[in-house]
Amino acid sequence: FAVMADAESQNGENHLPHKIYLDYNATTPPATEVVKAVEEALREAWGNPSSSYTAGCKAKELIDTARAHVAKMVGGKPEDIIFTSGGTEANNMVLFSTVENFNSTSKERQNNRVALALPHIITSNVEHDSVALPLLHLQKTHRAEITFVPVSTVTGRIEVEDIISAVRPNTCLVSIMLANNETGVIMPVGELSQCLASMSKERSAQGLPKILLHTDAAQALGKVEVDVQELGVNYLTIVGHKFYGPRIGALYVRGLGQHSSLLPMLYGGGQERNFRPGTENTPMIAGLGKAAELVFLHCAVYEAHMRRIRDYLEERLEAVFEDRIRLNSRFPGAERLPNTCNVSLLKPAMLGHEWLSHCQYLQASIGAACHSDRGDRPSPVLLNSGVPQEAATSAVRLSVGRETSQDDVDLIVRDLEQAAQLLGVNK
Ligand SMILES: Cc1ncc(COP(=O)(O)O)c(C=O)c1O
Ligand SMILES: O=C(O)CC[SeH]
Repeated sequence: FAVMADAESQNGENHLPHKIYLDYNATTPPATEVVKAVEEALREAWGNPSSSYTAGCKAKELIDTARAHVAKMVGGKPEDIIFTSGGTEANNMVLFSTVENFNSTSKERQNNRVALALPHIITSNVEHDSVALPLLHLQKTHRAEITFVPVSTVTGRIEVEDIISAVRPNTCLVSIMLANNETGVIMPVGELSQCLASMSKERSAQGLPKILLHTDAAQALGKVEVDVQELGVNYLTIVGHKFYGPRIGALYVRGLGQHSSLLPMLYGGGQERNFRPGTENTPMIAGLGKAAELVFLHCAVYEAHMRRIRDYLEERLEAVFEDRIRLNSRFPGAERLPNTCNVSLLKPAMLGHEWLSHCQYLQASIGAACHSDRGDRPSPVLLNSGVPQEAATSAVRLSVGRETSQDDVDLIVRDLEQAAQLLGVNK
């Protein structure tokens, strides 16, 4: 336990154990450069970006620069980027806009004698709540038909053929996350967009609606390369606080307003070309732009480092716990994020939060932060992904970051071992 003693001494006088944060899928700290960009914008670009004098022009200039960086990060055009308050707003915007647009174009379809009552949206059964819950609401209020397609319980991945089998005449949107926040599994969004594109000509000839594609890229950005041209999506959700940026988001819309429709959820002063009005949050937008610039410049380095550290973590867990653990993120045939490790201690079996609560240094989670009030109930995302009930009940999610080190891993593996021993004795 020399590693742990050293950790305590590192804190000098107070001898309180320093903490090791391994919950980067929940949120990330703002990068130093991001903090600097936000501070500068607060000080020097406080003007209203719509004002024509210097203070306003400075703010507008920062916003335009940030928009260009965000666009570059995802391989899109600046004019296809809309800033939002975060990922939840961006996801809701796509879903509610789709339903409203379907209804506003229903007259055209009736002229073509194709009367389709309600819009149909297809998604998976492992989406983040900011996609799943709006869709459940639209279903419950009879404003849309929703199909929640189960992911494969072997690969943890959505299978393209299962999405295509769910298509109906009134299908107008498919929303599939790019990577899952709990398992780290990467979804075949690019393959899916190719299949949907191959259906569009025939559907158009029948007077049926185009099927647009949305992906929630919150967990993928900053960890793996994200390119909207390769993905072929119409909409892509961007969440700043997942890639060392501020708590603000953005929505990529291919051919905004022309190729891909977008109707506003808010009405007001005309900002963001009326798609998302409200005086712009210049400092946060400047911070988001800086975070996006860092991802564009360094994502490959971030990915390689996180993969090396996560693989070392899993190697150490297996070496120390041997057959007492189950690594839940290893799905055969599925690609996964480089930073995510989901692990269960099965011998002795114990609840994930119990294991964590007996750790001195480790700060992690048993699943999505927004589900932290679920108590002892296993994650539905893990269960839906095919993780056995006992493993899902005792699961801990460890997600490494850009600066997580091998020393951090050595310390937290020791920490997890001593927690398991403590619990094993107390059992
Ligand atoms: C996959 C995913 N989508 C959407 C969100 C929501 O983003 P925000 O917290 O900015 O609303 C999060 C994280 O919170 C997330 O992990
Ligand atoms: O913790 C996560 O998975 C994202 C926030 Se709900």
